[in-house]
Amino acid sequence: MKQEPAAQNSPPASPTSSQPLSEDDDAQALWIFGYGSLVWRPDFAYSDSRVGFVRGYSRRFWQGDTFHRGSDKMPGRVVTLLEDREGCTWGVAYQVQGEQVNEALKYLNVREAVLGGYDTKEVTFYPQDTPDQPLKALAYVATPQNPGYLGPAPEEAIATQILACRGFSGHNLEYLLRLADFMQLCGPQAQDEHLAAIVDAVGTMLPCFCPTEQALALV
Ligand SMILES: N[C@@H](CCC(=O)N[C@@H](CS)C(=O)NCC(=O)O)C(=O)O
Repeated sequence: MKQEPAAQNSPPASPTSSQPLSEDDDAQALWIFGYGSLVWRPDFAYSDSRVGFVRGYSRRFWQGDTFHRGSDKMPGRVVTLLEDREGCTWGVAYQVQGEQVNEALKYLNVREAVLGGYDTKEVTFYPQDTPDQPLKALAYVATPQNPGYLGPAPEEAIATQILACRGFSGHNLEYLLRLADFMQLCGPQAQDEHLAAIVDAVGTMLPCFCPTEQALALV
């Protein structure tokens, strides 16, 4: 896998990273770990960000989504974290400080919890550049107890569902490909076999599913 220059590994520029912060902003500081749509569309103001990983979890397209990338009739599939002692999931941690903390939590509560069925969980995040200096971070995880949870399915079936679904945030295929693109930028040390198998299955099915120009119009 092509190693991108470090500069290209950085996630989207913070919309307000130059925002002056008061001296007590350190007192209120929080890291938020994103491993799905949050890696390319955080949509909240943050002060810093790091590419890195969490250990003990694997990412799985096992959460149904009837708002952002699907509908009630055709729920899409988005990712959650599965506890897995051998697992490692790459993503982006965003630091929010001062007023950013409440603003981010209020926004994510609606986007992730109310609309997405996710709960919050504390995880240990290892920055790619300083894995010996791990950070405590908040992650949004969809557990099997939430009503939208779909659970495991063959990667080919997940690919078929992703190809067929779209919601208010766009096509489910865009969600898959943007996440795959992020993982490509993380470099050869970042592997996600589940994600790669779904992307491969989509690539096999896409020509049969619709002609190229229609496929490009999906994303
Ligand atoms: N919690 C994960 C997954 C988040 C996620 O993908 N949530 C969906 C809610 S169902 C979302 O926000 N989708 C917005 C989009 O698809 O653009 C993360 O940290 O990235």
